[in-house]
Amino acid sequence: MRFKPQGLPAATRRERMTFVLASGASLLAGLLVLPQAWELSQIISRVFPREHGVDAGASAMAGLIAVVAARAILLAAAKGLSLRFASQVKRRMRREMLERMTALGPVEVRRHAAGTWRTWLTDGIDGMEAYLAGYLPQAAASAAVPVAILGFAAWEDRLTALILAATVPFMVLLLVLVGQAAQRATDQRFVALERLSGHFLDVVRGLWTLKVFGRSRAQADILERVADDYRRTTMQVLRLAFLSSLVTELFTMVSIGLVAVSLGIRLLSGHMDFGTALVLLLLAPEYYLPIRTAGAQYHAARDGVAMLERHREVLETASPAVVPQSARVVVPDIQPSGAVIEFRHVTARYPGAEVPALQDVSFRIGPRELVAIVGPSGAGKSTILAVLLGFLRPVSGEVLVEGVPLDQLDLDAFRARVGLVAQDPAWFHAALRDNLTWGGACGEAEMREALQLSGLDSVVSRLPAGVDTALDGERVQLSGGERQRLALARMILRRPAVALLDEPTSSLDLATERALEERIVPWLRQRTSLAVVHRLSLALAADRVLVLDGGRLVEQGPPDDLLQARGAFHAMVRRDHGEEVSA
Ligand SMILES: Nc1ncnc2c1ncn2[C@@H]1O[C@H](COP(=O)(O)OP(=O)(O)OP(=O)(O)O)[C@@H](O)[C@H]1O
Repeated sequence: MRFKPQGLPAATRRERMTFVLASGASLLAGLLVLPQAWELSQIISRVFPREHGVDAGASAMAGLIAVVAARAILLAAAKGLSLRFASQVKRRMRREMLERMTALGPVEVRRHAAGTWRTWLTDGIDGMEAYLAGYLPQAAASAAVPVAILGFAAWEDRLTALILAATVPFMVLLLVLVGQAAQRATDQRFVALERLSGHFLDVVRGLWTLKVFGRSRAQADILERVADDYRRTTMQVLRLAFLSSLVTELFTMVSIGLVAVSLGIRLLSGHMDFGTALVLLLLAPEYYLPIRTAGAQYHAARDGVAMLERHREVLETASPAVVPQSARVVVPDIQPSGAVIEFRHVTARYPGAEVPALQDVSFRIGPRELVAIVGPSGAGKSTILAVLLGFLRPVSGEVLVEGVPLDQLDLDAFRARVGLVAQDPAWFHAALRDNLTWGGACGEAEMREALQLSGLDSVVSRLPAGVDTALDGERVQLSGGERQRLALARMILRRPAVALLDEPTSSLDLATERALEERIVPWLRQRTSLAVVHRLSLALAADRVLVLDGGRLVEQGPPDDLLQARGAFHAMVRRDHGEEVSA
């Protein structure tokens, strides 16, 4: 069997303590089966031969009641403690996985489907209950009780001990064979569950695209196939579970039958007394019980082991994000007017990617400076933001904020001074106000200014309860452009020293975009602002432009200088304006 207490996922002292108590209670309850069988056999052997009379069994009866009561208490305690142990471990595992997810950052987390994370953090960890509360705390009892019974049998009657000892290896062998097949099947089932959850969430999210591209039927077919995989593997696991139950039940019956026949023959021939025969017969089923229980729990417990492996893998995944190099990190002294940010020969590669997304990129931005990053799709523009936020660690070169390398910087303190408008801004099923302030306090004048600057005011005026309208996804849904304005307003309310924008106006019509830029550019110029843009009007209004191509910085300078130089930027502007004219 694979599950041994050394695979114990207990990490804290409290968990170990609960586990030891649970195992101890279940071991004691298991061992008490010996006195229980003894007292019972005493009662029966004294009461039935009439010559002893009923009274002769009274003390044995009191003993039996005491033992049964003690066993019941111990079993209840073992159950309670085991459940407590399971909930302690599950709670810690969930916390560790969530903390690790945060430490790994968005670059690594996106390598798995969102649904897969959901499965791990909910059903996966919950599914460990059978392993943590059922399997592990009973492991000690499962090993010790048969040994104790075997020892007792050897003391009382060698032949019974021999039968008991000889049958177990066959039973264990059969269980191991079935168990190995079950291990494969349960692992496949766990992978099928991960795929099913991942796919399902992807389909829900991508329903629009799938419908328009006529792929919804095809995706439904894929989902059906994945669901069918899950059903098939589950049935396989269940078949194996039934098979192993059948094997153990049959084997137990035959073995107990053997013991009974050998005892009966000797009892009849007068070679054994009734009491000894009875106690051995009572103990025989208890001898096989832990092995049968272990076999029955194996399949449920295997899911727990699969989850334990995922948990370990996640905790051991090397983070692509910046990891602080020493315990003492520097809290940056960032003024409201911005920070000096410097990229020195930065080369960065995504995990698993062969080509670097950024190659030897160097630039410097200061306070009260608006810098635009332009370049073709896939040039590495968003990667600059990911590197600056510490989500992707450069393979060479360094990034400095106020002269401090990122890996020596208190990243949380730095990020607290950063405002971000992401490509696909996040929003939550909550009131618009909470989506803007994250539940924090905010004055009405401040709110009005942010709404006006971002252009969200025209949206808010149409909402039934204004800024207090709930974005519930049913009655009120924001369009892509409205979500971008929400993200802008959220950033403005944060009053960041460093503003990072990733295509902040890509979903807006040209007139709204121009009007917004006129309002927002002066605000951006009051701090350090770095804006990734596709449409070039914001780049033309910026102090400087960085032109990226294929991960390399091919040009940088004030837009007018770049236009005069007639290089890559000039070509882009010409193309852009041509498109506008023809549009
Ligand atoms: N998480 C990721 N894992 C692996 N490769 C990635 C990841 N994100 C981006 N890339 C790759 O890195 C390169 C640069 O991507 P990036 O998102 O920085 O481009 P971009 O210039 O912002 O593009 P766009 O204008 O289309 O948003 C691309 O080749 C892209 O395929």
